[in-house]
Amino acid sequence: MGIHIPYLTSKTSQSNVGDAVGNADSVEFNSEHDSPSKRGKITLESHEIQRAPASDDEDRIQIKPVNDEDDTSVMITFNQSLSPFIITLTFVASISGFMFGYDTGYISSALISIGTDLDHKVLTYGEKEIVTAATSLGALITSIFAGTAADIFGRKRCLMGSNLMFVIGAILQVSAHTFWQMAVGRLIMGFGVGIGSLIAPLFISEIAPKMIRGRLTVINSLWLTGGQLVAYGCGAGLNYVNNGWRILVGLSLIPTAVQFTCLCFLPDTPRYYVMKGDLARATEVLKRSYTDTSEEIIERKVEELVTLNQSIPGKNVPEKVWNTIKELHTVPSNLRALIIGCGLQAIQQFTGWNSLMYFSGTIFETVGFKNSSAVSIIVSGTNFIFTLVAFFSIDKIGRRTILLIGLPGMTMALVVCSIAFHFLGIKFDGAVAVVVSSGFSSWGIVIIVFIIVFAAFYALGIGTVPWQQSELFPQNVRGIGTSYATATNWAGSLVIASTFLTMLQNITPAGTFAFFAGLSFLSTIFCYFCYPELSGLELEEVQTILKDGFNIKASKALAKKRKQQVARVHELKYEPTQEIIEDI
Ligand SMILES: O[C@H]1[C@H](O)[C@@H](O)[C@H](O)[C@@H](O)[C@H]1O
Repeated sequence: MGIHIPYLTSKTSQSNVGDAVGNADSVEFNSEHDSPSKRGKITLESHEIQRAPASDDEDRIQIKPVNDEDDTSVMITFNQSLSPFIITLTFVASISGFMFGYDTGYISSALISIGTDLDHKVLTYGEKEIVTAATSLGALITSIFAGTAADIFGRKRCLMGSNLMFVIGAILQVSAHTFWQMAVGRLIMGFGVGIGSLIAPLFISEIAPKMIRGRLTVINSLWLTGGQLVAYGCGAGLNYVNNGWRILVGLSLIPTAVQFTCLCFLPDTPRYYVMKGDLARATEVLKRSYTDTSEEIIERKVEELVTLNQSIPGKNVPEKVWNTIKELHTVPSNLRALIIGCGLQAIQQFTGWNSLMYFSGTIFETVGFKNSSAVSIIVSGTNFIFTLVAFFSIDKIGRRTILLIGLPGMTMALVVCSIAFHFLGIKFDGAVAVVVSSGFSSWGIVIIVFIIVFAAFYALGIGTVPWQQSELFPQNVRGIGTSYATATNWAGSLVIASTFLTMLQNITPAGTFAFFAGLSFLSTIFCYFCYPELSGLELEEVQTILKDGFNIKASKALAKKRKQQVARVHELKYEPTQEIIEDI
């Protein structure tokens, strides 16, 4: 008896997502190797398992996919358990998240303890702004090119390149005695941050099993917010140590070195190897990732990736890059992916989180907390804890749902803060905020509580979900698409950081918070109409959803069915691959 590779046959049309989803109602398992009791049909719609005798020509395992391209992915999914190899790859890649958080986080403490260590004088306000913004600027510059670089050189090599920039940047800063050396060090470190912020989530989403892809990508965000928390913690501890800021910067070399060393022994993603035509390595990585899956299924998965890897035409790299950009803008599903990816990153920055973190120090001082580092720890601690909540809910509850819980929550918290600011009364003396009413203020407490509430809703939704951006784009435009989205994030961060104080001065804190509340409200509407539910979908299925609209309803139905399929199979303890192996 020959080996039969289970695969999916479908006549489902890709052109109509509604139909496609409708056709996915029925999931059939038929196999000549099955025992009669196992032959049958699972009807998901009725939530009942129906066992019908198989006819002679129903001689193979079939699972109807949602689109023609998706030949093997459903079957692969059923065998996708989390192997130690995938966990290792995820943790090593997400060290980039830690460095993103640590390097953007330590600067506020460093600027306090730097004193007169640079040029023998206290840094002016403008110089402090330049040192802070240099990292965002550096990140913005490299994020524009990192996606293309990831396709040309590989995800892994790009991460290793970012390690080198972290090292050069950190050494320049640690040894800095002039303002300009410090600023250049921060800029080069920013180059590394930009690359890491794009590549790490891309890497993770390409190696993750789809049912937990969201969760694994959130690990990067957890490391990021954890990195910010550690930076504030170390900053508070080193505040009064002589040259403490140099130690603070020097500490960033440890995670960089760990990541670089680990990457020397780890491979790139199977999708990258397929892009390069190295199918042997792609197969090898998939085998190590899915240890309980048969070789035949792995081979079909590689075939599937090859089919989906329609390479972009072009004689040389610039021509290919140009054609990729064209493809990104002219293919409707890509354009929608771009609108969602860039839209979510812009929302993340323009709803004011980062500036709020900065300003919270002043607010807390008004109610008696004198240590602004401690304040930052409380706020960034909330950010970290609720990223953890997102970790547990992103695949179960779904990305769309947590966004639609988070954004209205943020709107409400910002409205309350705006009202409280109005009654607290803050005036400006130059660039320094002065609270009119001194001493213990109940409005001050309201502001503190609602800043924490804001942080919680932010971290749960918009702080985390935009970094799932890689799943929006098909393989051939994924690098460049995620570049656009990441660059939007850094551009937003730069704009907000450099206009926040001016806003506070010109439209008052109450006005500024009301402005952010208005943007959060508009963002809720954007997400309601434009952000489909993508949890549990294959990376390639996302394009089917975005083909002829944002297809919110169809996406929700498909995500639900994917969950039911997996739940059914788990319930049945039906392991198609295992059976094939037993039958051989
Ligand atoms: O997702 C992260 C996270 O929310 C950080 O706390 C924030 O500082 C970054 O700007 C953002 O990209």
